[in-house]
Amino acid sequence: MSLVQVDELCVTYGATTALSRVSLRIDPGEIVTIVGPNGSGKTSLLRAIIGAIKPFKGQVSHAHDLKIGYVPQKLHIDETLPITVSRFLNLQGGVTSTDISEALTQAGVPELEKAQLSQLSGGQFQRVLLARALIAKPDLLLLDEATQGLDQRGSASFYQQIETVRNTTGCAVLMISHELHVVMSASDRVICLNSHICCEGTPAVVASAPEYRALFGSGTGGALALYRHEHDHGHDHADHHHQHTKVVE
Ligand SMILES: Nc1ncnc2c1ncn2[C@@H]1O[C@H](COP(=O)(O)OP(=O)(O)OP(=O)(O)O)[C@@H](O)[C@H]1O
Repeated sequence: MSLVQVDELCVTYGATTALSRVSLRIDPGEIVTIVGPNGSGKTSLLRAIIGAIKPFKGQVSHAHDLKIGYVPQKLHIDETLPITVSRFLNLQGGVTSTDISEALTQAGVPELEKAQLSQLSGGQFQRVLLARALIAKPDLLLLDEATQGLDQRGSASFYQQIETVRNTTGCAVLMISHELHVVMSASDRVICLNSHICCEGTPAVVASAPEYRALFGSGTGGALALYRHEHDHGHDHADHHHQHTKVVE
């Protein structure tokens, strides 16, 4: 049974067609990445999946009692507001301190519980947002360009953490990224979107597909090279390898 099934989805804004006949499914425990140029409908797809926008045509169905955790691109907080990470994670109330430390551990930052939110680095802050999404123990984690503003090492290490989260909690992950070369080693499946689905498959298949290359240019050869490089060396020291791997983009 799929967690999410999207059938022939069309989304329009006035005369603009954002999504045209998009069909896909997300199964339990898989990591699916959506890549696509600006304006290709990636955010519209996520918003249709969480029910924030109504399809013009087609439909989105969820598994019964599906719990979704959402990690936004960014969250603007008032820097002058003195608030600790654990208080931030319990803003809505009803969250136990065990829930908080478990979520922070899953997000890879158990030491940040008492830290001031305004003093976190970009990468630490994104992990706190990840912890916030994990508190409800979601079946599906949605990430919308969650590493914007991080450098390539920061993004790579964040996506590695996502893979760890999937491995420890068993949740499925659907994420949007511009950076196929960074996310691909953490993805089981990649869907390339340009209003419609251009191509999909394993990261290696998508990176070498002519449809993908037509959208992202010939520099994507570097994506494939990096993907192979990482897989040759396993995931344990990906940070280290990212430092030494030249990405041709
Ligand atoms: N609220 C809206 N009103 C009108 N048009 C919209 C609205 N939201 C999105 N669009 C249009 O729909 C198309 C798809 O936008 P969407 O934000 O889904 O793409 P995206 O792939 O997420 O883009 P980006 O990578 O730039 O974030 C674009 O042409 C955009 O201008």
